[in-house]
Amino acid sequence: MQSTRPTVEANSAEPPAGRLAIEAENVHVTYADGTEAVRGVDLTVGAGEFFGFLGPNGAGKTTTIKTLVTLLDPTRGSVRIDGYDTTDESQAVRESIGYMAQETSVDEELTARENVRYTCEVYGVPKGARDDRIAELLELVGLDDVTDQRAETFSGGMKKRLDAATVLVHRPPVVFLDEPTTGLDPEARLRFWEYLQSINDRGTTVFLTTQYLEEVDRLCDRLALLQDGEVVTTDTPAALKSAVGGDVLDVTLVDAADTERATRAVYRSDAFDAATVEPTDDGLAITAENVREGINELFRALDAAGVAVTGFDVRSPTLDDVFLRLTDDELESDGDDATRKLEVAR
Ligand SMILES: Nc1ncnc2c1ncn2[C@@H]1O[C@H](COP(=O)(O)OP(=O)(O)OP(=O)(O)O)[C@@H](O)[C@H]1O
Repeated sequence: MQSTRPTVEANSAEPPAGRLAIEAENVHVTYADGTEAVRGVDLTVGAGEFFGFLGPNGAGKTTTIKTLVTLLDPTRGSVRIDGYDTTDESQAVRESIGYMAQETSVDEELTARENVRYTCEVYGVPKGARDDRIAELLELVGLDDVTDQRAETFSGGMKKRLDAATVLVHRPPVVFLDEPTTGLDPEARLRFWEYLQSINDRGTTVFLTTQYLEEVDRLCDRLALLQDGEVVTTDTPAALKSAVGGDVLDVTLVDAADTERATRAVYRSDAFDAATVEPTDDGLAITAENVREGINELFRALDAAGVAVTGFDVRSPTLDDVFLRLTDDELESDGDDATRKLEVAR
C-alpha cells in the first residue's frame, strides 16, 4: 500500500471583497539577540472578518500581533491597519484598534465600572458619553450584575471579560486578542466565545491568536496557521477540513505502546488504497477515502501483527487532523524526523 499525504493548498482563501482591516506584507521580525521570530508573514483580513491566528508555543504569534498593534516595528516588510501604516501612522493605527495582551490589564482594586471608566478617561471618551458606554460594555460582556464589585473578587474568566470590555471603550473597528482564553475552564471559555461572537456581530473585525483548534473552528471565518515564524496555510476552517480528504478512523489500542507496530501494520496492509496514519494518545487516527471499506482488512492486519484493539470510530476530519497533517508535513522536511517517518512506514 502506498502512503500519500494530501497537502493542504496554501493561501487559497482570500478575504471577502471590500475594505481591508489588516494588510501585512512580507513581515519579518528579528530580535536583538538574532532570533528570527517572524519570517515573511503575509496576512490580509477583511473589515468585519473574524480571523484566527493559530500556532504552537513559540511559533511567533505574540511577536506578529505586537507588530500589528505597533508595539514592535517590522525588521522588514510593512503593515497597514484600517488603511494606516503601522510605522508612519502609528497614532492613527492606535486609535483604530483595541489590543488585549496575554496578561490582563485589569486593576484589581477597582470595581468593574471603575475599570471601564478609567479606560474611558485614558481614551478621551467624552464625559457625557461615559455612563452609557460603561453600561453598554459591561452588559455586552455579561458583567452588568457585578458592576460595583472589585475585580479582585472576580474569577479568571470574569477578569478576562472585563479586560475585553476595556479594549472596546473607544469603539475601535479592529480588535486584537492574544490567547484570551488560555487558562480558562470550559464554561468560562464558552462565555468568552459568546462575547467575542457578539462583538464581531456588531461589525468589529476580530483578530484572535489561540492554541485551541476548537475555538477557531467555532468562531473564525478564516484562519492562518503559523509555524516557526511562517504562515503554513490560510483558509476557511471548512475548506481546510475538506482538503484533508476522506474520513478518519480512530482506533483505540489495548496498549498505547503498540502504536508504532500498529502503524507499520496499517501501511503494510492492503486495507486502504491510500491513507495517512497519525498516532493519538490511545491509538491511531487513519485518514483515507472510503475508510469504512477497509475496516475488516485492517483488523485482520492488526491481529496478525499481535496488536489488540479495544474500539474504533469513524468520523469527519476536524481541524486537529488538519493541524497534525500540516505540522507533520513540516516535520517531514526535517532530516531526523523524515528518517523516523520512513522507518515507521516501512
Ligand atoms: N524579546 C525577545 N527576544 C528574543 N527572542 C524572543 C523575544 N520574544 C520572543 N522571542 C522568541 O521568538 C520566538 C517566537 O515567540 P512568540 O512569543 O512570538 O511566540 P508565540 O507563538 O506567541 O508563543 P506562545 O504561544 O508561547 O506565546 C520564540 O522563539 C521566542 O523565544
